[in-house]
Amino acid sequence: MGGVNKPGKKASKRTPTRLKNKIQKASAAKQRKDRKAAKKNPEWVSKLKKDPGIPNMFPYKDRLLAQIEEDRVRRKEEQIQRRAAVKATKTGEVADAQNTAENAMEEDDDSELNGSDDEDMDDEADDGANPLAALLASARKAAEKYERELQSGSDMDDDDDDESDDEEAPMGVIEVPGGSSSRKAFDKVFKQVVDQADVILYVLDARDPEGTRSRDVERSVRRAAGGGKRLILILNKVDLVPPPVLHGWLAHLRRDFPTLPLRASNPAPNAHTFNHRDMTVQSTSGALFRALKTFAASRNLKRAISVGVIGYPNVGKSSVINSLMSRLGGNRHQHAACPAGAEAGVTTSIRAVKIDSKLTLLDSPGIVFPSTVASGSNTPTFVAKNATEAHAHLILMNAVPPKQIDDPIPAVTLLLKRLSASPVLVEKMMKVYDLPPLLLNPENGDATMDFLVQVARKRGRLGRGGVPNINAAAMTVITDWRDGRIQGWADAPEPVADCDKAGTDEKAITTEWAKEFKLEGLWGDESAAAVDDVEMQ
Ligand SMILES: Nc1nc2c(ncn2[C@@H]2O[C@H](COP(=O)(O)OP(=O)(O)OP(=O)(O)O)[C@@H](O)[C@H]2O)c(=O)[nH]1
Repeated sequence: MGGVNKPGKKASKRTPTRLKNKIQKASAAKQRKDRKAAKKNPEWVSKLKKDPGIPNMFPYKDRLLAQIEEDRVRRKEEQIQRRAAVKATKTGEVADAQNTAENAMEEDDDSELNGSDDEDMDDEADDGANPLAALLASARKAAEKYERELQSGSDMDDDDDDESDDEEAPMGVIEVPGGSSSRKAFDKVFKQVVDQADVILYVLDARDPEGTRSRDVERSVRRAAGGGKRLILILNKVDLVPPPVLHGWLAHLRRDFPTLPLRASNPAPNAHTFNHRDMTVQSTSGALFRALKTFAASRNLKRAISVGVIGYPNVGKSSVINSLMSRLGGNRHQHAACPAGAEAGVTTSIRAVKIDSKLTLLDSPGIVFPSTVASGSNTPTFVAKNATEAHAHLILMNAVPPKQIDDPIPAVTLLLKRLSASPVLVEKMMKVYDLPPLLLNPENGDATMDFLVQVARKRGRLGRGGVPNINAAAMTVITDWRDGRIQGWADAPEPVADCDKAGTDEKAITTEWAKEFKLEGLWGDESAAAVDDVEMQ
């Protein structure tokens, strides 16, 4: 190459040794580099099972997995039937369709065992060689057991000795985030709070009071201790709903139980709040505190009255306790207040705090878990169509800690679906992200991806090369929903329509109990009538 040929002599076609060595060296270096990259590259992991996104804390994860698996098998069978039908139509051998389907199924099984099907990793191989088959079998068993328990309604009450006591088993339909052990722990705290308390504050989220309420819980409290316990509904986070909505709910709930509006804590930064005249954290918690003191004084017992707080995850139970404790003045700092947090599942154990000789506060709230299961005795406001929607519902109820949300997208779909019932709320949500109007399809929520791509761009949730990170955008939306930056609420049922539904029992309860707490004249009616509908932010 670089040599100088003698005049008249042809240049050699032989590759010079120097170039040969250079090529060999480059090739070896490339191979080394590829080997190194292959070691680092986790592509081989992608053959592993994709987690369907159900948190370990979720109750009956097994049951959901079994449902998912059933869906998968059904879908696969349908696909095979379809393929067979197409094949049969093409060849005109309709009679052979069945055989073709069977063959296709066998082929499919083979390909899965060979690892050629990424999506469906586990197959219910009869040979037992596949460990996932055993897992599925156990999931099915667990699901069947759950169904049986559901029928008998005995699963929440069985942590102690009274399994046979049907009266005391109202919680059979309540689903609890957490495996069976954590569920038992939560149930135990809940039961302790109800057992020990004379007065139970049942905290509801003002944005969706019926959605965060369980009639079974109310019945069980009313029945407990021969009807000697008192239950007050606390309508918390009133700052997140407009005054007319609050007014409607107060009127509605008071048909069943005495109800007090509350702002237990200040809103999260940038939350959209409404100005309810005189309803500050200080004043509302002061009213509640005075009501409890009045009740304690009226009972004139030798012992102190115990006050317990119960409610769904994230409705503000710990904040209610903290707001009451903050009234202890000097004593407050002697007690580490209840941990409160935007994430669900912050509270786990029980503690009693003496406020004075007449009043004790149980500072560990009892968590009531939302149900997505339709049942005779408990009528949830939302019945999920499938496991994905059930999980999405729990996410929107803030019952799933963010770290355990594997797939936030269905929750955004559900949120858009719900908000789409009110064009005003959709418009407000679009303003939060400064997005142009979005065409929502209330039927299938197929605007989700469009919406999330836009949110990702606006909020800088972008991956490599500026690709919108849809999951991160969805988590942003869920957090904004939880913290009240996205507005949304349920309206109270029309007063005229079910005005007479409250039985005489309920009316008597509300009147009598309200007297004991001297609730007449406290907020609600007058202030709600006089509130100015001014949005603060
Ligand atoms: N805007 C507003 N936010 C509130 C109010 N009360 C509580 N919050 C917020 O709601 C979130 C949940 O409050 P917590 O008191 O931890 O709720 P919890 O029911 O004890 O939650 P768990 O322990 O998960 O069951 C927190 O971010 C609070 O700041 C309120 O009156 N208004």
